[in-house]
Amino acid sequence: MFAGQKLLRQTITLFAQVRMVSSNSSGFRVALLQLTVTADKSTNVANAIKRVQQAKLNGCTLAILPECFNAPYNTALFREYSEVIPGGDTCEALSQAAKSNEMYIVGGSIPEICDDKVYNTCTVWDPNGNLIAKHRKVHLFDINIPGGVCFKESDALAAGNTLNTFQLGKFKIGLGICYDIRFAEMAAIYRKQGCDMLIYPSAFNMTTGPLHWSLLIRCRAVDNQAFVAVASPARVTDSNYVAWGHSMVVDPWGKILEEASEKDMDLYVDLDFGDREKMRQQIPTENQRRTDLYDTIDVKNKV
Ligand SMILES: NC(=O)CC(=O)C(=O)O
Repeated sequence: MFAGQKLLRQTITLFAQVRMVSSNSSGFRVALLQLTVTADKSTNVANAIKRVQQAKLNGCTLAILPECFNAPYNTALFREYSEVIPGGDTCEALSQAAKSNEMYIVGGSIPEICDDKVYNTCTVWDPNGNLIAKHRKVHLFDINIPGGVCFKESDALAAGNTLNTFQLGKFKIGLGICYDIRFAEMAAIYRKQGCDMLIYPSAFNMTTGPLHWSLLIRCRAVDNQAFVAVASPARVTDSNYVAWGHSMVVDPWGKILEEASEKDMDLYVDLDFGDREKMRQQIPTENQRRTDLYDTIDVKNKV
């Protein structure tokens, strides 16, 4: 075979693979990987890659990892565990895993170092192993409950300054990280930008988890008539920051499609976006805003 023919065949094969996972149908299967995060970065990354492979074997197109999946969620340790994006070891492993499994990966979040500042950053990889989106946590998580959870991300991290989306086939997906979910305006902007789904790698705790976790996830789904997927680390009771677990996928009606327990486990969930369109027609809130009575978000200035 001539070199030119070989190249053409490789290009066609590659195109077919990407089309297959991008899918033209009304949905895809998503995996939420609720991993146990340890103090050992290479163990965490190796575990994540193994779980991505399992998700592939279970027919998933997209795998979502939790917030801070490669390092303990600890303000004192972010800088020590940080790496450059792209190019660091974690990104290399995620890129390879996306390529070898021909999957999209929302790489939870990792501590990122850039110009001596540290960010809490989510990366998104396409089935060719390309970095197609990057979201730096926009709202930093500060909580001070006397005698309870005290955590101040704003002392250790710099905040991101952009909202970020990516395209999975014909579906548009908006990105946030954990605390970002509390800010309804951000999700509303994504809705106005045409997002069908919102994804938040997260790590709520034993105070906010029981009261706010499913409430916020379901609210963002109903407010925006969009699917919402939120992946948490598994609960480790003797760690510095005890994660709530309960990774979850909610549909545009606010119905919980699947919810994990607090344990180390994965969810595989089929999403049918045809239902989202039906719901948007049945309850047309988007066209019924009373802009004569209240201000709405000026999306043009925020994109
Ligand atoms: N981890 C977070 O950013 C947020 C959180 O735990 C909460 O809002 O509760």
